[in-house]
Amino acid sequence: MDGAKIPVLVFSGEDLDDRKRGSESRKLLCNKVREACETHGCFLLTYDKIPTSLREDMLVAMKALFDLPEETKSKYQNPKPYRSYQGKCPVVPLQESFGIDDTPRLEAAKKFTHLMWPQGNPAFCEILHSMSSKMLELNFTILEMIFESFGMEEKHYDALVRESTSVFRVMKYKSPRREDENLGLVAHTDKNALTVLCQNDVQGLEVISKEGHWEEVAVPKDAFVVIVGDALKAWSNGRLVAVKHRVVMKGDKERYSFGLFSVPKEGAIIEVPCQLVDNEHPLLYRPFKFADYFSYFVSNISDDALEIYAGV
Ligand SMILES: O=C(O)CCC(=O)C(=O)O
Ligand SMILES: [Fe+2]
Repeated sequence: MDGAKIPVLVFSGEDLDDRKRGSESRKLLCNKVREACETHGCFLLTYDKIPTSLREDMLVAMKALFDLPEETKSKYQNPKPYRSYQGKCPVVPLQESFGIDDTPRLEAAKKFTHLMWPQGNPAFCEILHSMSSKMLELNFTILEMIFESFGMEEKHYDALVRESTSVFRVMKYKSPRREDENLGLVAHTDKNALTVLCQNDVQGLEVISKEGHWEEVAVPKDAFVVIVGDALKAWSNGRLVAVKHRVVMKGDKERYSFGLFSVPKEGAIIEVPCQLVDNEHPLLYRPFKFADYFSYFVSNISDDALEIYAGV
């Protein structure tokens, strides 16, 4: 199997300075982001505003979370899909995960921490809150760069940025006992707008190429992986690719990853801006409520859910 040629972009604090909006270097960077999302549906990113020490703290904190007794972890139940604690799921037996809503809001981070550590664990709460806040900010920054590159005015930011909330997912993958049981996470596209992921030094992420081959993504140490989801693909009239990805485990080390998913809020409508429709790009998706699409997906899990639900 070949490694994927996923672009590696570098954001320095300076490029992101608001005063740089409209500058040539900022335009170039926004175009690189858009091109990566058009060609690959994902990119790798080094970003100096999230300290390496915080990433390391997060990985240590997650290990402590997954080391809690099964009965404590199972207390985290959330009626929304893909949130509750999942372990020993027959479809993904190597994976354990939590999906926590709105952790950049301190109260939400506190509530989750209290459920897991009723005696208190302020250090965990602080790391969870701080990391997810920084990753949400990065997520929105990337979305804004994409809009800027398409020449969109700010009003188009509504459904994907202003009316957006977030889910922070933390994941642990066991090493496989047998080579034919090495699937860590089944192939899928993310349904939300944009995902920013981070992992320990155990590789395993794979993306599908345009030709339909699975390719390993070699994530450099300290890099983030940015993935386009269905909501952003639909908004862009199909110009950005919601890349299919999966996790395949090898070797004898455990893999830990965490991701910040920006999710359009209940009621937010995804609508293709008229600037993205022309003769070469006929309208592909009708306006739809993101929450309705998500419910549709959950009850009719299919690779073509977006096309079936919102395709014109
Ligand atoms: O663990 C990873 O690197 C990928 C996780 C993922 O794709 C997801 O949670 O949607
Ligand atoms: Fe994913």
